[in-house]
Amino acid sequence: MTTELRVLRASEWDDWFEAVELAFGGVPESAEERAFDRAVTEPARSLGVWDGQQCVGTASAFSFRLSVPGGALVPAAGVSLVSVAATHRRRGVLTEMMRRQLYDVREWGEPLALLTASEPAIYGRFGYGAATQQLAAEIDTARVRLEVPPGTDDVRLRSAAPADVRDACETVYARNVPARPGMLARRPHWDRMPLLDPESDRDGASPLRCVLAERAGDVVGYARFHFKPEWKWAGSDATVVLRDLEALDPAANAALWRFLFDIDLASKVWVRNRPVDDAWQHLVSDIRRCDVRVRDSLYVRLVGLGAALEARAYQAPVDVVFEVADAFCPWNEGRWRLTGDAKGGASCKRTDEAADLALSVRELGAAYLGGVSLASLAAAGRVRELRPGALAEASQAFGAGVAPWLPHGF
Ligand SMILES: CC(=O)SCCNC(=O)CCNC(=O)[C@H](O)C(C)(C)COP(=O)(O)OP(=O)(O)OC[C@H]1O[C@@H](n2cnc3c(N)ncnc32)[C@H](O)[C@@H]1OP(=O)(O)O
Repeated sequence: MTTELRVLRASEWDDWFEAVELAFGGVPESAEERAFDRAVTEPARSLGVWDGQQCVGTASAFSFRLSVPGGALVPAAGVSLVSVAATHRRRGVLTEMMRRQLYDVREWGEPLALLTASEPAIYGRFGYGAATQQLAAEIDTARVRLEVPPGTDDVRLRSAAPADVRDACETVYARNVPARPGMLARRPHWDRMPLLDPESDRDGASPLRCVLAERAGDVVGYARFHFKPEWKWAGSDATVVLRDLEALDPAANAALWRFLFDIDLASKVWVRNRPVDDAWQHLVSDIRRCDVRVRDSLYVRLVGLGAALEARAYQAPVDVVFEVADAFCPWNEGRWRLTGDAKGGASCKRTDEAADLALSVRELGAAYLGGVSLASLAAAGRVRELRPGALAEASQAFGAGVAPWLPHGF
């Protein structure tokens, strides 16, 4: 097999995107989604593998900025639209693209690469660690009550067409980004994504609806959701399907959840992607009847290890030397001394000093946003403590105080 890997030319986008669709099963995207994907593709940051005229491999890297512990927004390559044609699978095409892409990301000076995986087994070998989780729940609102905090009744709710209030919602979203690691600052075109609403994805539910939370005329939160009717002999058993919700304070948050719980004719709220520490869990009378589940979400890869570790803040003083294995990005291999604390920033430089902790770059990616503790990775045998006390020190420092969370796929 002779194939050529090259940077995507804008004129090749249709063939390239068709290869993506085929690898994902061949069901064409809606016109709305296709137009969005075309708008957000950055050809100069996308790769295609060609076998003659046929595109057999694809990979893209959106230019994102990721919120990290401490609130900094760090340049990151959002790896997506990765595919290899079924006719060319398991011959190393993905591996070739992943290697080239990580070299490119390094050239671009971006310390991080990020992705959400179609299957968790794929990306660990390339140094990506599962750094965030997403919470799903099916809440039995016929039986579960909400206990709301003072001030909730002062919040006014207003229904609006999602497109009409997009800018107000984006303002709320932008204010929340630095407060939660794992969120992405919006880039041009990406504010369209939360409003994508192809009928083919609704499974019988309503078009997207939006409710704003307001106080003294200011928008302090929003929820976007679908209503999925279901009529049974005994009456309605409809579901409210929450798409996204952001609030600037506890009362606004509670007012929005109370609204979702109280919609007439519905007896369930279905939640697919929320932070694992989401506050609604502390408002409900019966968490067991909320059927909470979690799964992996954002995978993080340190591409520029020193710059990545310097970009975040640390919850407690830390001074440790890591012995890092990174077969895929050899420039990260070796010993690094990390010093930092919550206030003064951090330094992460190469060193010859004795190592305190040994691990691979994948574990550093998993721990980077504070959602996975180094101690739990050590318990699994994936981090080795070489100096007594170093593990507890580093594990505490790497915490974030808030669960990292990616609000939407890419
Ligand atoms: C960020 C994103 O875009 S996620 C979307 C990923 N794309 C998809 O899921 C679409 C459907 N699948 C595909 O397109 C392809 O099968 C891919 C991209 C997952 C894999 O491409 P390939 O070219 O077959 O991978 P490649 O041959 O380089 O495999 C490298 C290694 O990963 C392993 N591997 C590849 N895919 C998988 C998988 N789905 N599950 C487990 N292991 C896998 C291979 O076995 C191989 O292991 P080895 O080195 O020990 O032999």
